[in-house]
Formats: sequence, C-alpha cells, structure tokens
Amino acid sequence: MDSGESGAEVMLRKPDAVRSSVRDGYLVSDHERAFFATGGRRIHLAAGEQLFAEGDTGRTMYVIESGQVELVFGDDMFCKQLGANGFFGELGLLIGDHLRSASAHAVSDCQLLEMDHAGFQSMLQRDPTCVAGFLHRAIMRVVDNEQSLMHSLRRRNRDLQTALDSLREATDRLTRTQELTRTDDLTGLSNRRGFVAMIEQRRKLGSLAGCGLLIIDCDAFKEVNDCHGHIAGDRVLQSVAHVLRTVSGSVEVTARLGGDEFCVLACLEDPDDLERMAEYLVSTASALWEMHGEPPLICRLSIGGCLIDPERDWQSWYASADAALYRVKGRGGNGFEVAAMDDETLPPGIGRVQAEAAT
Ligand SMILES: Nc1nc2c(ncn2[C@@H]2O[C@H](COP(=O)(O)OP(=O)(O)OP(=O)(O)O)[C@@H](O)[C@H]2O)c(=O)[nH]1
Repeated sequence: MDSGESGAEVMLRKPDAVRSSVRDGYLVSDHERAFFATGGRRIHLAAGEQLFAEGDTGRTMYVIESGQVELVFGDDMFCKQLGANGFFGELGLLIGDHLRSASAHAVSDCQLLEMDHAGFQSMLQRDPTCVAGFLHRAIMRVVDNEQSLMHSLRRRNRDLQTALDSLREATDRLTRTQELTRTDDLTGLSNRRGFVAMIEQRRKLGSLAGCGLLIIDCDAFKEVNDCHGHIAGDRVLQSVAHVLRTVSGSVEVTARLGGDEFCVLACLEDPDDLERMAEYLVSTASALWEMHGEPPLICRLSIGGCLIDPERDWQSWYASADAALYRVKGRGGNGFEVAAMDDETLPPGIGRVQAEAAT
C-alpha cells in the first residue's frame, strides 16, 4: 500500500500538533471500495469545499474514491489528510447522531462515496464477512486514535508541569532576590529599603495608626571598632539586633538603617508603651554591657522616638525621632526620649505624605 497522495493517512503538524503514526491498515481495499459503491451515494466536492464542520451532527460515513480530504481536529491538536481509499465519519454511521470531532473539507477536487444507515444495512445483509472486516479496522482505528490522543495529552500535561515548575522556580528565585535586596547581611534584619517598603505596604493597608517609631543608635560604637577591631564591632551590631528582635513582637518591624543605627516600628495598644519599650531596650543593653568585660559583646544605646501620624511621611517621623535621639546624645547617651506628637522642632520641608519610592 502506498502512502500520502495515493491513499494512506498522513498526520500533518500544526504549530503545537502531535504527530501520530501513519497506518496503512486504515484504508478500505479496492474490493471493499467497490462493495461500498454498491450501497453508497457518489458525491463530488470541489477543492476547498467543506463537507461538515466539527460539532455537526452526523449519520453518514465517507470513502474517498479520488482526491484528498483534510480533517481538522479541534483545539489545534492536529489535522489529518486522507487520500483514495481513505474513510472517515464512521462513528456517525455506527452510533448515529454523532457529533463530528473534526471538520472535513476537500483539499483537491474529490469523489466520495457517502454511506448512510440504510445503505450500510443492505451491505451487511449482502456480505457480512466483508462488513465485519471493515468494522474490525474501523474499531482498531478508533482505539488507536484514542490511545494517541491520550499519549499526546499526557505529553502536553508533562510539558505543562515542567513549564509550571520552572515558573515556580523563577518566582522563588525572584522572591529570594527581592528579600536579599531588602535584608541587612550582617544582622538579618530589614535594611532601610526593606523598612521603607514595609511602611508603604502598611500605609496601603491602613495599619499605621497607633504605631510608634524608635530610632536606636549605639553609644561610642566607634571606640569598639578602634579598640577591638571591626569583627568585634560586627558582633556588637549583631547582639544589638538580637536584643531588638527579642524585644519586638511579630507585628513590629525591626531594621538596621545603616552603620550603628537601628529602628523599630512598634504597634502600640497604649501610647505609653513606646516609652516603656525604649526604656526596656536601653536598660537591657546597659545591663548586658556591664556584665561583659572586654571586648564588649554589646554596647549601650540611645533611643529617640515618636508616635506616628499616618498622614505624615516617613521622613517626617524620622526627623522627629532623630531630633529626640540627638537630645539624648547631648545628655550623654544611654537613655531615651519620645517626642511629642506636635513636635515643633522639625526641620522645614518635612511634612505631609508624598509618594515614597517603595522599592
Ligand atoms: N564593625 C562595623 N562598623 C561599622 C559598620 N558600619 C559602620 N561602622 C562604623 O560605625 C562607626 C559609627 O561611628 P559614629 O557614628 O561616630 O558613632 P559612635 O562612635 O557610636 O558615636 P556616638 O553615636 O556619638 O556615640 C564608624 O566608625 C563606622 O565605621 C559595620 O557594618 N561594622
């Protein structure tokens, strides 16, 4: 039996199509074709003419006497070309009122034999052996088509799974990278960028009301570096971060703003809690500092704070808390001060919320 133009089925690849094997067995023999001619109606299709569309109800099958017919299956899965002695539409004939699973049109001028139920019945009575042979082949083809469809769906599923996995990995990598750009390497706390991003996120959620800000600065930290080296200095910064992390709860945001400066955004049930927190931090650091000898494991802290007015921007709060910190430093450090809400000491130009670059 030949292939392609002279009769065999050929699966044509569409962009994402799956190629099935060419099966010469899915043709009628010349003898069967002549027999079909006795029960069928001869029809002609011009090149390009459609015989039926996918989803149409069909009760007839077709045998090709000459020319080429293309079957186009839905969802862009594949299309199939049939030549002389090819047959199609048999489920319409055998099941009756079957919804066509493909559309059929003539690729070239065609001559077809159209077989309906009555014609098929008469063939069955006249030569049951011949019809049985044909039916056997038709069933084999249905099974084969189902199997190749399942195979292609399984493969598509695997491809989809792989695509999803790599998408998930890329997203994870992106999230990790984003976390890294917002985290301070030395202490594991948020850095300034991460802190500002979190503030903006809370502002959008409307959860800044009732919060307070503490700016925490190490006392005489330069001396630690100068007397005991940078590694000792790093360890001190890590200890300060550890104390801040321990004292703040899960709703507080703790960050290292840079150098020996840290901050805490605290959610307060009572405004006085901000002073209590500042006092606790100062006394804890001081007690630990006194306990340890040389080189120091921690240093004493100075803290400036303010209650947050959500209508104002981060720079405004920072300036207010920093001014309080400055006053603490002026008194020798190792202490705290929380600025009043209506602090008039703010520098000019610091004020209401402006769009802050949350990166
Ligand atoms: N070990 C270490 N030192 C740092 C790091 N970042 C900044 N520093 C040092 O921190 C020191 C901060 O010095 P200052 O701003 O004068 O602070 P200070 O000595 O605590 O002075 P006061 O705040 O007035 O008590 C500088 O010597 C910086 O070099 C860091 O990541 N590791």
